[in-house]
Amino acid sequence: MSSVILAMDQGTTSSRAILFDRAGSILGMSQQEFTQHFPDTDRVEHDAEEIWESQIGVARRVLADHGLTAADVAAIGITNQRETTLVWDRATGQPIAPAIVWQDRRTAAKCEQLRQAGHADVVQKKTGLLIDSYFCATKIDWLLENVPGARQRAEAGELAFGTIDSWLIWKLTGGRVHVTDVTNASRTMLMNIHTGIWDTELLKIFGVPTQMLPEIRPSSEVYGETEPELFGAAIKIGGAAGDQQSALFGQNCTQPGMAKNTYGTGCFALMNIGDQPRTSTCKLLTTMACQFADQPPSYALEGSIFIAGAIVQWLRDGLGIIDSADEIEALAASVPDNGGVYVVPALAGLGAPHWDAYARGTILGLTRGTTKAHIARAALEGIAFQVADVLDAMKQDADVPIAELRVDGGAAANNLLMQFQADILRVPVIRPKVIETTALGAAYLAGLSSGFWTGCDDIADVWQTDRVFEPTMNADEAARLRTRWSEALDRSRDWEQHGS
Ligand SMILES: Nc1ncnc2c1ncn2[C@@H]1O[C@H](COP(=O)(O)OP(=O)(O)O)[C@@H](O)[C@H]1O
Ligand SMILES: O=P(O)(O)OC[C@H](O)CO
Repeated sequence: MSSVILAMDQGTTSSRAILFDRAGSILGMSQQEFTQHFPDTDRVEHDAEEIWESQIGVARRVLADHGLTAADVAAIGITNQRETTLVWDRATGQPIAPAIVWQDRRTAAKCEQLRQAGHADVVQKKTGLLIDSYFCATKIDWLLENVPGARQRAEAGELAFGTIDSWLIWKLTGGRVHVTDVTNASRTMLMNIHTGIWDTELLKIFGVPTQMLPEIRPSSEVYGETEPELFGAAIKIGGAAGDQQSALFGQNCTQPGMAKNTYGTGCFALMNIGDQPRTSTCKLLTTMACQFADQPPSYALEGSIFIAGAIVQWLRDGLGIIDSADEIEALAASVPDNGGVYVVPALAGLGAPHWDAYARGTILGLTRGTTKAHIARAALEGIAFQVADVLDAMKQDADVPIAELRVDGGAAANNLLMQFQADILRVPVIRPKVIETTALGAAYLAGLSSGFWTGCDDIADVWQTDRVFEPTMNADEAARLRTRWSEALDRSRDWEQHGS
């Protein structure tokens, strides 16, 4: 009998393969970083073949390391960096160009034109998204415009578009299956989130031929089987979801009002809002949550923050005041408070809910008494303040209180950051035992469709608390700090000269 689920977690900087047993515990993990290409200041690209090689490599390695074969794997679940856009030739399987990564801003001017042409409202109503180069639509258009002959070939049905889930499923099935799951489709800016299908009006606005699109499927469903030679025998592919929606599910946030925040390079806060999409009035995104076959869709509000753990990397690599990310906690804890210092981590502008591409990183309140410890502490606080701003917007949009925040991601290991987050949010912050919730979500999706787990009750038992951070700071002090943060944020805004 199969004993494990194999989760493939294809992230922005690395590919990981994680084995989960029936108790939802991690049996083993293999990880490989891959190359980031920055061909220009506003461009970020990945080599799709390198993504594939690294992903299949870690999957094979983790099985071999544990003496397991294909017969031991009940199903594969896929979770992926979202929005990263790839177009390949259906006949040869060759990408026509490098994948354009979600962080790539080459289509910013095109997005500005589309907003000026008055498309913002219809796009937000249909997709829940704000027109931005973050999403796939303008990236596909860019490829069709800039790769010679691509538009004609796409119109002739010779080319396929996919996000990374589609690409991996295509490769795993030897080019037999061209699908995407609904959570990934909801990040393309081409799917109508009310109907769950590609939208003709949007395809026209963005100039994307329907012939190149994958079929949209639920997140938990058997899409097909792997080519036998990849693992020695075929394995079912039992589900896929974008990494943030996968983490929402992995955190068991299955009821409206339940929210999670992932503290990685950036932060992605998502809140389940149930079966009705809501258009945000606070500049949040409305997105699809994981969907099961034969069940109605459910939705989430999302706030994407571009720089979070990355500010810690900058303190390490840019300023050299720490040698490794985990050193920041002890340094920050060596002072009792921020000493009046505020760090606004707007190194790449501000994402939700402020959306200011021209904001820049700012350090305020320096005195002769300021030390690197104050800056370290203020940097961690800057992460938490941004998350609090997003959660305030969520409460307002969804009109429900947030009872607790579930957390994951690399920087969630930082106890000082988690305590400060609870203090300023005024709600408990809960860190689960399995911090790899993104992969766990994908494992759940595949485990449920393949019968490895029988129902959501099984998986509710799997989720367990590691630590709860209760708010302990006095409420007046928390309010005072947030007011000062807002003032610091105002000073960071609109700094970069427009057009530069
Ligand atoms: N103890 C820590 N305190 C604060 N930040 C940390 C800590 N450990 C890791 N980080 C930050 O977390 C990020 C890595 O988290 P991870 O979830 O692996 O990110 P991603 O999936 O975006 O690559 C890095 O930006 C790193 O600086
Ligand atoms: O790969 P990550 O963890 O940085 O996540 C990237 C997000 O999916 C982008 O929307």
